[in-house]
Amino acid sequence: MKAIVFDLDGTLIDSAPDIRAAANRMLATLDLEPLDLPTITSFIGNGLPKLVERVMRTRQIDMVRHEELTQVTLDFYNQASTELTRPYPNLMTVLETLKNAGYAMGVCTNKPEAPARDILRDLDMERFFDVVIGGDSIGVKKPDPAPLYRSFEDLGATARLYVGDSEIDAATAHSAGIDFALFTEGYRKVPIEQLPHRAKFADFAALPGIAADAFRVAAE
Ligand SMILES: O=C(O)COP(=O)(O)O
Ligand SMILES: [Mg+2]
Repeated sequence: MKAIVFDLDGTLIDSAPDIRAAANRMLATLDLEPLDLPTITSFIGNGLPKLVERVMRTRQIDMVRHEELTQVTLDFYNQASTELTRPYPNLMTVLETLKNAGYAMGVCTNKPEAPARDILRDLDMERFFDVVIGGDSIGVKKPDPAPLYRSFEDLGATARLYVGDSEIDAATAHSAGIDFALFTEGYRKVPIEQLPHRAKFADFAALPGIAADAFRVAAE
């Protein structure tokens, strides 16, 4: 089975505005000033607990409150995770194309699994993905390769391609020894050249060609 696994935040969806709203609602409960979108976006990638820790540092909040404030932020996020969140251009038609081409597809994200599944359902993407592994699903997060291995294993993959937007995704794929396609329009913090990748694309319309090429080479 040829399988493609996707990262979620900054890859399938531009989710930073709703993550920002949840973090700012948490700050508002403490009468603290909100953070702007670029700042919040730069905090995305290592999962929600890490994002909340980074937010707390900007406002000198005592880390003894980390667990509590992570839960507060998650509660706000669960209430409104698709108000402002949108799929990237051309994604939906390309997912349809890939599904029809017979690829098995899954999601491997550091976002907690419950909101990840809510978002996929709300944006009518759930039907494309047979597997969803979140940051809290198996006890470890990317860049540990275990969630990625598990995603492909659960899909019954014999040939594998991972698609993501960040240095964390590139590092995960690299240490897992899995081909990586970099979506360049997400939340990456370092130049493209610094990230190991087999292919890169700025428009999802390019992905079916990249996948066909990656799996053809793998089969040779
Ligand atoms: O939740 C995060 O921090 C990042 O999520 P991602 O792995 O889907 O990019
Ligand atoms: Mg991402």
